[in-house]
Amino acid sequence: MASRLLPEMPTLSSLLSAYAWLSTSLMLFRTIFDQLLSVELRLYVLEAVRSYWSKPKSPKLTLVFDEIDGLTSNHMFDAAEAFLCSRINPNSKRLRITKSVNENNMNIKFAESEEIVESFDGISVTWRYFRRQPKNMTDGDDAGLAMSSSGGSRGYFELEFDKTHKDVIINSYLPWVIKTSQDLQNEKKVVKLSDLRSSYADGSVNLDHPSTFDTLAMDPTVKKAIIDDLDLFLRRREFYKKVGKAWKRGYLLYGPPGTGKSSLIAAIANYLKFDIYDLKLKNVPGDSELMNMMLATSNRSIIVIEDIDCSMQLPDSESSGRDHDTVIFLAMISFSLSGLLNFIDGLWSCCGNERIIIVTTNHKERLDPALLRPGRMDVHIHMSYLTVDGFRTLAANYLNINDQHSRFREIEELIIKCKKVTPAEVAEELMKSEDVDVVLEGLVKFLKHKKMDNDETEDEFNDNNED
Ligand SMILES: Nc1ncnc2c1ncn2[C@@H]1O[C@H](COP(=O)(O)OP(=O)(O)OP(=O)(O)O)[C@@H](O)[C@H]1O
Repeated sequence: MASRLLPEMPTLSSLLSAYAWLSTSLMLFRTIFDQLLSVELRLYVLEAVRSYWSKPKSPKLTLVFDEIDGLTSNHMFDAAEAFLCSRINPNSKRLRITKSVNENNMNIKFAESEEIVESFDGISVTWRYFRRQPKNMTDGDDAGLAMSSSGGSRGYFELEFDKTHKDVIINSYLPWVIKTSQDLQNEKKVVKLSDLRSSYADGSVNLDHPSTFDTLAMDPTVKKAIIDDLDLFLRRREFYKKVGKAWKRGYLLYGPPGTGKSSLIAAIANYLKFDIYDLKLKNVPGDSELMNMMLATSNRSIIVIEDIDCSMQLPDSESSGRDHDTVIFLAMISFSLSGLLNFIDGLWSCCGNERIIIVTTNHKERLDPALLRPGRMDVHIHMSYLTVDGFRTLAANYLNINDQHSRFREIEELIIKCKKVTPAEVAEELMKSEDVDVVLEGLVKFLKHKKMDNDETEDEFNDNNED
């Protein structure tokens, strides 16, 4: 029983016969090597074998990414940290957990004595994380300025790979690490809303507007065209450079109140993860102040001028007969249309990249054509009254009804007959109860009333015109 558990041992005779076979083979190889190869060739082979063994095997190169570079943080360290968060091995034994007050979620990070090995284009690279006391701390000196909160020690990453791949790692792998980290940070980014009312962005709050392209009730083809246009804009950094244009795009959103202009702005910001700067022209004392505000905004942002026709008295394109009050008002403000246009597409517009300017109005016809031309407002989007498709989107969002309901046909007919019912009005009705049948009953009543009101207004309008 015990002997069955022991591994089989080679016998003495089998060992002797293996030895005899090996020495015979070596002698045969030596004879062939000596007799068949010329002296030069033998020397060459011997030299090649010697240099192969004497050469150090694939020397390694280690790149170090310090958390702090001088007195500032090292962007490469941040990029590596964000990148490695996405590479954390499920078998890791130690992880760091961080969270700042403003963050909603915890960050799970790579900890000391952990190692991540990954392959890039067939090249194996190893990442390690360490911490060290800064020199001036160990010397008993004052800790200096840019110190991390963990008792003064600073982190750093090491990246190790075969030295022969140095160029690929520096020219391809590291740029890819930076790009991947930017994409990851972008996904987690919380969109901010700032009120631009002085030379500096005056504090900001998180934009918690839940509007997305999925929740927007609007014509699906228009929606798709907007998304495609935004995607194209983002992809075209090199194109804008090549044609010598500032990398920015202007959108004009026009339509009646309550058709979703503000919701569309929030949806665009949430889609692009761009911060929003709300520019209230009424609060801008003059052109130079406007330029200062512009300088305070960051790249990858949306500058919004809502209700531009109410914000400032733009010179009316058909205003030969401008009234006395308007003339006085125009004389009083130093802020001018040319200032605004310079801000949108003049030299000042180039002091930032990846900018979107969105202007909204309820009355497109009141705006000066100079403001509307391509290059200033590149895309004009009409936010229309509610359509049947739009109602389906609202019903799915508010009531969780994704297919047919017995009342839909009646409601859709009423929406078509009403002509002028806004998504905001219907959204309001859909929130009135948790009971779907009660809500739809109420909506039918509301639409019937609305239709009667609209018909009466139309009749009055026709009567007045006939008179
Ligand atoms: N197209 C839409 N899709 C989904 N919800 C909408 C839409 N339009 C309006 N709403 C709802 O109505 C509310 C008001 O709409 P919103 O402020 O976006 O309209 P607006 O066109 O900007 O109005 P205003 O011109 O008065 O500023 C939104 O919070 C949203 O709930």
